[in-house]
Amino acid sequence: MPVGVLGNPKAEAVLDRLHAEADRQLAALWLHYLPKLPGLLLGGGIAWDRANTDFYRDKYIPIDRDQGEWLYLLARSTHARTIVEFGTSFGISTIYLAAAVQDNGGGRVIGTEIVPEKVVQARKHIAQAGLGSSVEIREGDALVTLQNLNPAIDMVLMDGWVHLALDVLKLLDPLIRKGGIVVADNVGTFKAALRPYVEFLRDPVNGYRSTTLNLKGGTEFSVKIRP
Ligand SMILES: C[S@@+](CC[C@H](N)C(=O)[O-])C[C@H]1O[C@@H](n2cnc3c(N)ncnc32)[C@H](O)[C@@H]1O
Repeated sequence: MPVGVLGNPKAEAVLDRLHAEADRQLAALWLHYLPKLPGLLLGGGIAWDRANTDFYRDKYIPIDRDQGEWLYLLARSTHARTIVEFGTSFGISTIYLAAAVQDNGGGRVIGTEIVPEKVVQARKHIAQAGLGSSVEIREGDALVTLQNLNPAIDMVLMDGWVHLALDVLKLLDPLIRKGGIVVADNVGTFKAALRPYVEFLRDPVNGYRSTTLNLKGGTEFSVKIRP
């Protein structure tokens, strides 16, 4: 009998439901992005527009299933026990990461989300997946909520508003262990807004090696190579 990548039917059932709910929002997202499509097709990506924040308040905008399964396997292969997530939304990515932490023998995913209603829903979904004891969701602005973390961070998922990615990385950088991993979603879609983030990771003085993977059109995968 085949099993899912997570080998966790309870978590996978919740993920199936949440991904389906997210998929139902795709038409609204496409309509929203339609005027920005020429920039995307010309390779420049979609410009980040802070005024859009209200539109996204009830939107899942999650990582894709293949990204989630890859993140789960990545966390398993590196025995990640401490994972930090910028941008929890309704908890989809958190569930993939927490399943890995639990299967690695225990630890913690520290997620952060600025929209209070999303925090309530994310906690509910994570509990339904049976992963509540491996997750702490911090409500508020990541630049504040992620200030008092302890080293060493094994893995980071950057999936909050893109114009903050570099600031969040600089906040977490001193706590990320040598060999630690940083993954950022959307570097293809929001190319210009994430350029400073990618440039920071590609500059050898900052101590990372980094490449863009063709997952969801551009997922930045970075490894810290110095303590
Ligand atoms: C793309 S969604 C995250 C999707 C989630 N990682 C998943 O795969 O299900 C980005 C989320 O980041 C949150 N966010 C944006 N700015 C934030 C900030 N400064 N601090 C914390 N969360 C923030 C948004 O409210 C939104 O829910």
